[in-house]
This record gives sequence, structure tokens and C-alpha cells, in this order.
Amino acid sequence: MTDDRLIVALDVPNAHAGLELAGRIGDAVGFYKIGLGMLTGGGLALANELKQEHGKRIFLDMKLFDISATIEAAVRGLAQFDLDFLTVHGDPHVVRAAKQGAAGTGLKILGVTILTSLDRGDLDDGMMRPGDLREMVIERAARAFEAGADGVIASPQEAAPIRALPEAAGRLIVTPGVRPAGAALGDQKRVATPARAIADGADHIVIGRPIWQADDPAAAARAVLNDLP
Ligand SMILES: O=C(O)c1cc(=O)[nH]c(=O)n1[C@@H]1O[C@H](COP(=O)(O)O)[C@@H](O)[C@H]1O
Repeated sequence: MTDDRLIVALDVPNAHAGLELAGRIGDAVGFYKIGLGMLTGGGLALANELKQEHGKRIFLDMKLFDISATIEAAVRGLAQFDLDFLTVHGDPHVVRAAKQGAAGTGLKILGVTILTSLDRGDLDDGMMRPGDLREMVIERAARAFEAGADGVIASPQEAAPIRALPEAAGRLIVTPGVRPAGAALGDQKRVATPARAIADGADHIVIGRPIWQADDPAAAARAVLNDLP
């Protein structure tokens, strides 16, 4: 049995590279994220192959944002694929429409709160309203849950207060922005270690570069898993 608390982001350019990487990782990992970087590189075909041929769980990360009718139609189409998780922006109208589109399927909708690569200065650049970023993440999580989200995406730095929300009971907290001690942060700003994220209430951690860029991705994944509480 793999420990599906670890989701590895397959942020490589195409399905061929993704399949090769998943092959090198082998049994160490049972849950993969396929995202926008592979949209034109056969991402959905790879999702299908990893699920059907290799028994992996699949998180399709599309971070959808649009008017309700468009979101509902897009999610209805994606829900025909055998996927486990799908991201949309955590705005209530988007989450509600996505849940409509996924109705009757097992697809879980995760609402993105505020990207883990952003800090208050980035929100100012984007003309987002003033206020404490952490409080905004917690409030967006609560609103996404109220709108019916099966889970939220937040940084590990907000996992504990989100877990404490009454609205979070029975819902998922998924945290990217996770870095083993000493790993390069890259563009991530709100980070914590895998062990801290899980101890603070994350159900799943998403890790990309520290695993797929490692000389031995399977060993890097195992090291993360060995470190989890
Ligand atoms: O939705 C996501 O998965 C996501 C949300 C977020 O706030 N931050 C974030 O980094 N991600 C994704 O998580 C992965 C993190 O990759 P690394 O920074 O390489 O570990 C990338 O595929 C991002 O697209």
C-alpha cells in the first residue's frame, strides 16, 4: 500500500516524460498531479494511462476560473475522465458551479485559496484588497467549504487554522508549498516541511521539484514519506 498523503506534481512538459518519471518512481508513490504545464503535452492521456494501467490516483490541476455556466460545462466534460481531484479557484460561485458539473461522479473539487507563491506584496501588485494574507486564506477556505468544496488548497502555514474551522469537518486540506529541510524554495514563498504540514492538519502534501528534479526521484519520495508523522 502506498502512502497517498504524498502527491507528486508531474511538472514535466509532456506525457512521455511524465510516464518515464512515474516509472522511475515506481511503487513509492500512488498519487500524481498533472497540471497546466502539460495541457498541450497529452496531460489527460497521461492521467488516463497512469490510472487505468498503473492504478495511480490522479489530481488534475487546472485552477479553473470563469463565469458559472462555463465552469459547469468545463467540469462536466472533465468529470467524464477517471480523475480523483480537480482544482478550481475557491470563489464561491466557481465552487458551486464546479460541484454542479461534477454531480453524480466521484470527482472531488478543491478550491484554491491564495497561491503559495504569493505574499502580501504580490497581492498589492494584483490590486487585491488590503488585509492580512493569512486571514484572507482562512476566510476563503471557509467560504469555499460553505459553497460545497470537497477540499481546499492552501499553504502549510495556514493548515492548522483551516483545520480548526467548523466548516472543515470531513473536508480535505491539500498543501503545496512543501519543502524538505534545506530544499530550494524556487518561486514558493509560504512554505513548511512535509512533517509540519501533516502535523498541522494537511491530508495531502503536493511536492514537485524537490522530487522530480532529484537524481533519484524514488529515493527523494521515500525520504519525504519516511519523515511524515
Ligand atoms: O493547485 C496547486 O497544486 C498549487 C497551488 C498553489 O497555491 N501552489 C502551488 O505550488 N500549486 C502547485 O503545486 C506544485 C508545486 O510544485 P513545487 O513548487 O515544484 O513543489 C506546482 O505544480 C504548482 O502548480
